[in-house]
Amino acid sequence: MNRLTEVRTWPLLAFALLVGLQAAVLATGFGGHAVRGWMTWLGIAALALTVVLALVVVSALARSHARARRAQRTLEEAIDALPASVEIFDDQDRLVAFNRRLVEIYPHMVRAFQRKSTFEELVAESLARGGVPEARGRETDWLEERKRMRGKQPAPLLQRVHDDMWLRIFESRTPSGGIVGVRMEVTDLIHEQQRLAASRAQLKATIEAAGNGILTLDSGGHVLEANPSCQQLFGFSAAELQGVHIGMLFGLAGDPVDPQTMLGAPRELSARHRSGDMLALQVTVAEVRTDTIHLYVCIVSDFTERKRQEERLKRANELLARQSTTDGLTGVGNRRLFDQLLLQEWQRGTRTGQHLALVMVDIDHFKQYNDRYGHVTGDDCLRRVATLLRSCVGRGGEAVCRYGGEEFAVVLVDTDLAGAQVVAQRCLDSVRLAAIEHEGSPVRRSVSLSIGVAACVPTAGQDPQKLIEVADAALYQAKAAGRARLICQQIA
Ligand SMILES: Nc1nc2c(ncn2[C@@H]2O[C@H](COP(=O)(O)OP(=O)(O)OP(=O)(O)O)[C@@H](O)[C@H]2O)c(=O)[nH]1
Repeated sequence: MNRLTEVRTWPLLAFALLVGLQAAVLATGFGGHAVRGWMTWLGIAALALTVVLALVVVSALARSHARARRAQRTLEEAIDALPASVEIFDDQDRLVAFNRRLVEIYPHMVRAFQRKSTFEELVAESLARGGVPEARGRETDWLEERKRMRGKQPAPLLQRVHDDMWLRIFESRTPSGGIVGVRMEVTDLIHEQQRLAASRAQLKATIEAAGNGILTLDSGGHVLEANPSCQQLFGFSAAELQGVHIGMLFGLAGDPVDPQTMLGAPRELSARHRSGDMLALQVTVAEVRTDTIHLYVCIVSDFTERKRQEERLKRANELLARQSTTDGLTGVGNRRLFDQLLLQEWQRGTRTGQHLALVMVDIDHFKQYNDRYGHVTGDDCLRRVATLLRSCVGRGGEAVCRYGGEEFAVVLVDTDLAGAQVVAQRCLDSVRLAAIEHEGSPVRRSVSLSIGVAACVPTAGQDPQKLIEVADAALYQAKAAGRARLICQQIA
């Protein structure tokens, strides 16, 4: 800190000596010889006393001034040690004191500081050296504006100097009309703010460009912000979405939607577009919690189209699977389904110990039928018989399959021979009652069936083929016995 004043003690000492001397002269100038003698001694004593007193006073003053100088030096050192610069201008706006930090900030200005230049002179010199980047190219206007606002700024000034140093400048008026300025370097803070602003801008750009919808929710689940993808997804503008509770967007199932309970793994939720169209969405919620902030970020992926395609594909696959196991002419199961069904139920029977029965059905004299009515009517007859058989078999008739030509097979699960016989008889009766004309049949004038029935409890060592063989043999016997009948055969 540069010195403001210097205490001088020699005038006091001179004054004391003069007073003593005058007293002596006065004492010798008045009175008689004797008096003069006494007065001379008295004057000399007074002078001595004055000198002693003066010395005491001067010494006390010197000590006091020494203390004051020490205090001032301590103060100056403390101000010099401050991390901020301090500058003191008098009422003429001349720089009368400053600390070391000011010189460190403006090393090239040290001579101007020592000259006790005015604020205007100092700023003009700094501008001339290009020390204030924001003023470059408009130095005069900038200086005028700076002078106009000198000491009147409602808030501290933020100023960039030397291209990469940022200062926060505080200016206050003193009661005597001067100005005290304090400059704090805030370069690190500004750089941090700039980094923060850059990363915020980057995040904002990412969110805005994201293909997924991104919603920011407050701690209560109300929308704070929605990105453009969200607007496209729901058909509502960001302003319309603002403040809306998340439950209004996703709560279609009627369940209360709370972001806290949605944290973690993605969830599949339904929603409705503004147009009323249903949306299939995958929603992931993450929580942001600091000392002062509590919000949720909600990422929404639209898989409505994918789900539609999946459903179309599923239906197509189901159709394909049905077609691959369905007889194209009659609509009942085909031979492949029969083989699968028999094996599957056989294996299940080996585990459960339940009976499994097989009913083999053959239309009598179907060759004659074709010969008489033609193949198209023959096909029609096959369809009618298949429909009648299905109606006779419980459980939706899924177990009726076309075994080949005019032959059908019915797999009856958990059914013993007696139960299978009931079903077989129902088939015979059903076709008889349908009275499908068959003029060429030697049996009767309508279509009839021959049926062979076999049943057993499947065992692991046996082959389901055995059941087919026995049922087929029974069918053969029924044919041999005159047709239009059923024969049952239990397998041991
Ligand atoms: N219309 C039509 N006829 C078929 C079809 N599949 C097989 N057939 C006919 O069914 C007839 C079966 O004749 P056969 O095996 O001799 O038996 P059947 O005449 O019924 O005599 P039995 O079985 O001994 O009573 C053949 O004439 C085949 O052409 C079909 O899909 N449509």
